[in-house]
Amino acid sequence: MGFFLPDNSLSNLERHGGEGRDGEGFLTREHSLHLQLRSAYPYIHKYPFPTQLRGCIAIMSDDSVMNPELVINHKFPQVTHTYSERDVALYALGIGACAKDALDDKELKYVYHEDGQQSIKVFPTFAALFSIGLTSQLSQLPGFAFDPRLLLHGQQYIEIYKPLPTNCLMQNKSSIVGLHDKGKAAILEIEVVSYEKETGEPLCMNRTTVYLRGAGGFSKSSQPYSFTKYPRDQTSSKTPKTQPFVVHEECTQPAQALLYRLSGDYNPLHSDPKIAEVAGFSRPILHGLCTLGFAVRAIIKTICNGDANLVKAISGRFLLHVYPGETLITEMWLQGLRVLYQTKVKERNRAVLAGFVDLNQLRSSSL
Ligand SMILES: CCCCCCC[C@@H](O)CC(=O)SCCNC(=O)CCNC(=O)[C@H](O)C(C)(C)COP(=O)(O)OP(=O)(O)OC[C@H]1O[C@@H](n2cnc3c(N)ncnc32)[C@H](O)[C@@H]1OP(=O)(O)O
Repeated sequence: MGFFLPDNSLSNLERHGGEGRDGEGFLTREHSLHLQLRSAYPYIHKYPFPTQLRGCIAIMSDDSVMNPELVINHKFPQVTHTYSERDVALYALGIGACAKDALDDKELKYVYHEDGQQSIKVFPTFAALFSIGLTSQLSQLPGFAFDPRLLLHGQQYIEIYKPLPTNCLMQNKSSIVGLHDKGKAAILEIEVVSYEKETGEPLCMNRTTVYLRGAGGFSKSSQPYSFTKYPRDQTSSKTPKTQPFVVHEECTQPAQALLYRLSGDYNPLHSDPKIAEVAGFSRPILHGLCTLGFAVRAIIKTICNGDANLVKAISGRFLLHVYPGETLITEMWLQGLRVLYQTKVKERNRAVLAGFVDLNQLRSSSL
């Protein structure tokens, strides 16, 4: 299992000659992980070894190597989750709602209820937060070895079964639905189905894919381990080569990640310059789900005429990191009731996110 060592641990290891039970040194293993990462990810030019690892090193010892069967058979306990109107409004601000125009008539309803409206509306991407609580459980998953600093969000798939209420007490059922050995990385897929606690009615489902750099190589390279409950291409889409139907451009704020984290994802990768550097970035990066929120908000604003209830399912693959303060350009294509989209960072002209949003119906007023 990957874990954080206390400050004095490195000297303890040195006292033991850095030896693991199989005769291979702990430090040698860490060193080889370091070399592996450097060759797979050249941008991790500053991955520190070994002195800067004091206080936050992930060690793979014999009793903590990846055991895929243990991982996929793990049963998460059911948990309750509650949120209020305040969480909903804070989330909307975190994904940039009303940032350009505080009185935006398509967005104000997601942060404030105007006269005659009983409660504020909820963006469908808010549902993704219901899976974030599992992050802390990942490091306790039996048989699961990874360095939390090298974790990246790979993909997110969300299905909405009914409009999300403004306040809710819900029950979350979580399970592991995929584990893949990609050599230089491991990919883990987790599904969370959320039910309204009082009625038992299903509200939404999240499938979260995490990409764990340096955690692969746990199976024979001739036959890499791969387990999935669903066909892999179910959530994938190809970005068309044709001219987009709509293009939406919007700046993120330099403090975007600091604001977004208050919605519940406190991963220091998004706020701590030292952790960001260890992870291979020049500074803290934006949460993938914040970028997804910006992209889906652009679709709701332009194609759904501001009506979030039209959204049925959302899929996104994170292709590259985004730095807070960068400008996001979201290109959209309509294919029946499916909106294909791609988000690029203007300053670097690189695609950072791609996927689709499925709608219940189209609003002629916005087309
Ligand atoms: C439980 C709740 C947990 C929630 C945790 C969320 C915590 C958050 O705080 C964390 C974050 O928000 S991190 C920020 C958002 N994410 C990112 O910035 C990642 C951007 N993507 C990348 O850098 C690369 O695509 C990268 C590095 C991901 C992959 O690049 P490469 O290593 O170059 O991959 P490549 O060689 O092209 O492909 C190897 C195999 O992996 C598959 N793959 C690639 N990108 C993937 C992705 N994004 N998601 C899923 N799978 C992916 C490829 O298909 C390939 O597999 P195969 O060989 O079978 O085709």
